[in-house]
Amino acid sequence: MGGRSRLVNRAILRTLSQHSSSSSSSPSTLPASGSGANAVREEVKSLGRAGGAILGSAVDESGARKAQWGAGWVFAAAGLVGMSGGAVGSLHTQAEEEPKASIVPEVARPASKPRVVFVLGGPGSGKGTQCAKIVDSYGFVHLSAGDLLRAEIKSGSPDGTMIQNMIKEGKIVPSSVTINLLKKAMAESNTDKFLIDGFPRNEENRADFEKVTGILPEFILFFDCPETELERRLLGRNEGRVDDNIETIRKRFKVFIESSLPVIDHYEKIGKARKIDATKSREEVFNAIDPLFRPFLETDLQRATEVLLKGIDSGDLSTYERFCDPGMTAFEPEASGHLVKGLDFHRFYFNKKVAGGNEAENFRQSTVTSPVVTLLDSNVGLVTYTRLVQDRSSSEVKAYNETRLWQRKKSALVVYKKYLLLHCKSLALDLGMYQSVTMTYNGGYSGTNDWSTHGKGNVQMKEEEKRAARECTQITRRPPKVKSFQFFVPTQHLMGVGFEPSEDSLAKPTNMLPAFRGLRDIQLSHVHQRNQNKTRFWRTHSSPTTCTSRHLDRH
Ligand SMILES: Nc1ncnc2c1ncn2[C@@H]1O[C@H](COP(=O)(O)OP(=O)(O)OP(=O)(O)O)[C@@H](O)[C@H]1O
Ligand SMILES: O=c1ccn([C@@H]2O[C@H](COP(=O)(O)O)[C@@H](O)[C@H]2O)c(=O)[nH]1
Repeated sequence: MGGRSRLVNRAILRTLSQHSSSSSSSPSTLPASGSGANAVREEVKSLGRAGGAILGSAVDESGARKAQWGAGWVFAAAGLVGMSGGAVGSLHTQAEEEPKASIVPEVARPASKPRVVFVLGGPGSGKGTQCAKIVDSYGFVHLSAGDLLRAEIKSGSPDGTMIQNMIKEGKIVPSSVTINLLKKAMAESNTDKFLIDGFPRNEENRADFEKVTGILPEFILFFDCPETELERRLLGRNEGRVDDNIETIRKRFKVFIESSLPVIDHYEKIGKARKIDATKSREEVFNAIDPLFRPFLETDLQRATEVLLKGIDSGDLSTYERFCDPGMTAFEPEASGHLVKGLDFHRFYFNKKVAGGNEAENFRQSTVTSPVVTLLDSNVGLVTYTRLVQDRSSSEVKAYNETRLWQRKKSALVVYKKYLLLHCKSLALDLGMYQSVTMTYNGGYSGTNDWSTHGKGNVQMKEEEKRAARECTQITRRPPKVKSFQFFVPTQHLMGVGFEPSEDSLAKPTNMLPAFRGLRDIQLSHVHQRNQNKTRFWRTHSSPTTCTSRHLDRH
């Protein structure tokens, strides 16, 4: 890897370790117990590590929050509907450079087991180069075993001379030394997502790491590249490394073939190796890697949503404010379908403690069911789910369909939220219902499946439609040039983003699709809905300023 980015990486690690202890301000409001709010803050902290990509600041001893890293995914809270004023800009904009320290949650140790990806390949195959890109896009912490060893030499450690000699000879340093360095770096870091680059280099490394840490990698990346190309790259690297000379390079190749390839074979056998053609350009290599990391992001977004809900349940306004953009827009059931902008409306509920109520009376608990995460592009993710809310003060369980749109920014979290109260007490979601949605970026929509022509009147769902409904969201079509794609969304999820199939919404132009209205470049062109008993078709058109729906047919 380029020495410069490695230095940056080490600087980040140092910063993280300096700020790993945190303190929190007291919750501003208490609809629930104070202990609940404390529990949320603990989870926010743990998310900071568990989803370190998402939460990007630390709180120092004095309680002053510090903006901290330049790397990784951090999501911005921004009201997309209110975005026309330019608060957020296009979905495709890059993340902001500077975090807004005031709204970023603190970070601390994670509750969850680290998720590790080993990055392997011959010397010079581009491991470090790609790790820097993955860090940028997915918020992993990059730990290069070679860098850690070189830093150990510089630190004047008693092992320094031994390590120096091994590196000069292209030999593999004893496992105990490297594993200790890795463990220390992981413990000092503020995330649970690690790219471990250039390790394990032999079977002993692999077995000992598993034994000592109990960690198995999620998968390994194997950068496949012929020696001629590796040699060309290493001789042109110019980073002043003692081992970038032809003699040591050849020794390293030999060690790689004899000792490291068997490790890759091992992971291949257990289905964990992801082979990448490393001869391609840097961009092409990254494009091949990119999809492998998206699931991490989906997990992080789901976790972030869950922590946010805990914050809401326990009345932890400070957590809520850190996650939400001050200009956030929402459709709240309490606002009778009207759009509310900003946080004031929401703050009110944090103060709504039951008068004289005890802890039990103020306790609420949310359970997220059927979560679906859809990454609209590398900066925007949609989390849809049904939220079951239990309240000790009544026997009712309420069900809400919620959608939260998260945008990647370097300040904080949630962009947009919308939910619709479905039922009280008994929950009767019809999972057989589904909708086909075409989203079009930058206008330019052209043709898609039109359920009103081939599905009309037919109450039997095709097998593939049922599967699409079950799997919730499937992107089925994404032409390479027209930025338009179609996906199926079960009604329950689409309702969450503003589609309300009520009589009212049929009768007049409605605010049906406000979620998309604010997305400057997205128009929702068609919405069709059908279930097994009734078939309903609506054609819906939204533009940045208008939104109408027309009932086409109904059985
Ligand atoms: N896809 C690529 N095409 C051409 N050159 C590349 C590519 N990827 C990386 N390089 C260049 O090749 C050299 C080696 O890359 P890099 O340092 O990332 O490899 P590495 O696998 O981390 O090496 P090592 O194992 O020795 O640390 C660097 O000068 C880098 O800029
Ligand atoms: O796990 C490891 C990683 C590295 N080494 C030694 O360091 C050099 C350089 O490693 P790079 O990954 O190319 O930076 C390598 O040739 C080994 O001598 C190691 O022993 N164990």
